[in-house]
Amino acid sequence: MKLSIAHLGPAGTYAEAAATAYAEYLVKTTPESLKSSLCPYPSIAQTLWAVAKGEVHLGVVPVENSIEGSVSMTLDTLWQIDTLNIQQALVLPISHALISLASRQEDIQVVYSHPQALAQCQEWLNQNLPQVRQIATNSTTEALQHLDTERTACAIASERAASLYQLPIIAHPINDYPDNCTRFWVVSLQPSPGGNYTSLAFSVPENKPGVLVKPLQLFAERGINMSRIESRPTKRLLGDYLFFIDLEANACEESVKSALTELAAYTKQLKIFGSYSIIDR
Ligand SMILES: O=C(O)C(=O)Cc1ccccc1
Repeated sequence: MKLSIAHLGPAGTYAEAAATAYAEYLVKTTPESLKSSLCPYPSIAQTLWAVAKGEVHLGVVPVENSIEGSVSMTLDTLWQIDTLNIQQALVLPISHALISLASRQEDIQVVYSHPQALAQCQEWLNQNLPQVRQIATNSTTEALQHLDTERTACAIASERAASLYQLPIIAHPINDYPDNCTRFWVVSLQPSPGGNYTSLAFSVPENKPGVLVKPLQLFAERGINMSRIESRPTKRLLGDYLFFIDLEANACEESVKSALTELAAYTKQLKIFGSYSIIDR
């Protein structure tokens, strides 16, 4: 049997690199050396919906960057879909290159990339291409196939992407912080396998002082460490938020189970995305 893995495309994205790393991990760690095929999708939302609709077995999506923080599209879509479970987390180093067919850097008028990549190179762009218009794309590789007809444009993507599209690298690395890395989640409709991290999200019953105190206290009083908390607007009312939390704990542990049971009483909607482990590369 071959597994299909959805990721943000077209070919050469960081999400594809993460999906490839996960595919290699499956070959190494499954008794039957499970093989996979990669399936690119035009956006992060479409990647996640493809998994939810059963078009593919698994999906790999970026969730958090060490410089720019959470990838809102991933969090918002996961909340919306409701049926996906996290199987694994992967952390990948991210090193950006400036790619262009322009003969001289002075000729460049626009730079295309995923908003996270543009943000991760903000200082470099301010210093080196201050007059250049920045245009956000769905992925770092979306604009690469058009660069041969747009000689005054450049794109920010990986060195691997440049070689895949046979395009020249003008500068590398251009990310403002050298230790730039991104965490990806592997999701599917299967139950989570368990592991030392648990991710969940909830909405609160009313917007009043202290609504977050009780939920957070449940974890604190059991000695459960929270490794991330992120708020996202519910999109219904201004000032109304969802809270996304990562715990350094396994939902199979009794203390975590009881915290999650009690948490349901203090939240309006509670979604547990699962317990999983991290592959660090
Ligand atoms: O566009 C890509 O290549 C992605 O996979 C999204 C992304 C963008 C920037 C850093 C990490 C992931």
